[in-house]
Amino acid sequence: MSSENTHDKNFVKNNQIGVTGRKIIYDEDGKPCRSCNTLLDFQMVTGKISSTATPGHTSKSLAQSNQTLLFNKQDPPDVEELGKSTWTFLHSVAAKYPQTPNKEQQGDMKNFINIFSKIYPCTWCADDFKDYLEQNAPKVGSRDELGKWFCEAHNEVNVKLGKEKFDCNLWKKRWKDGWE
Ligand SMILES: Cc1cc2nc3c(=O)[nH]c(=O)nc-3n(C[C@H](O)[C@H](O)[C@H](O)COP(=O)(O)OP(=O)(O)OC[C@H]3O[C@@H](n4cnc5c(N)ncnc54)[C@H](O)[C@@H]3O)c2cc1C
Repeated sequence: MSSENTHDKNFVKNNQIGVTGRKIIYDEDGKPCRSCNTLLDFQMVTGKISSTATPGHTSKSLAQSNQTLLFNKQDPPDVEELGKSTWTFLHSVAAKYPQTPNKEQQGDMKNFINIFSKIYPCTWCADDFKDYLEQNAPKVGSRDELGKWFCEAHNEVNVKLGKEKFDCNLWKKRWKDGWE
């Protein structure tokens, strides 16, 4: 099977095209990449939906015109929308972090978390997160360590907001592998 290297970690195989018209991207382990493909394309390539089941609303031109309308009407994010999007990003970063990161990758991740704590747009959330960092240095020695560290940081906020704690043994199912 031929593969084309599009990025050091991601690949397309035989220029396979998904139902949305985009190329299917694979991880280095040969599995379809969840965070690189749309949900529809991911479902198609993992056999959850047929490759011929192209819903009308996924056609490129309609999607583009809907997007234009949405762009015009969307408001800036509030603390909740910003938070949800940011946690999605942070947990997804952990899901793609190397299983055995080298020193440079570990240093980059520590720097990223440190800078993130200074620029997070909800300033009072950022202040609390900085305090959390001082008491709980980021664990960057492996993907699982980092994933659990972000999970615990997220739980700290959940508790502060009176929400349930997430079981951090399940972080990889939620943010990388899925539940099946
Ligand atoms: C660094 C940071 C600090 C924040 N501080 C504050 C704050 O001080 N005050 C405030 O009001 N809001 C804060 N927020 C926002 C807040 O955490 C939520 O994102 C927001 O309230 C929306 O909550 P939600 O119920 O939609 O789900 P979220 O808490 O955003 O979670 C999204 C999804 O993540 C999963 N999840 C939940 N907990 C965990 C976990 N521990 N590990 C892995 N996955 C999990 C669940 O599937 C959940 O549906 C902060 C956000 C960030 C990123």
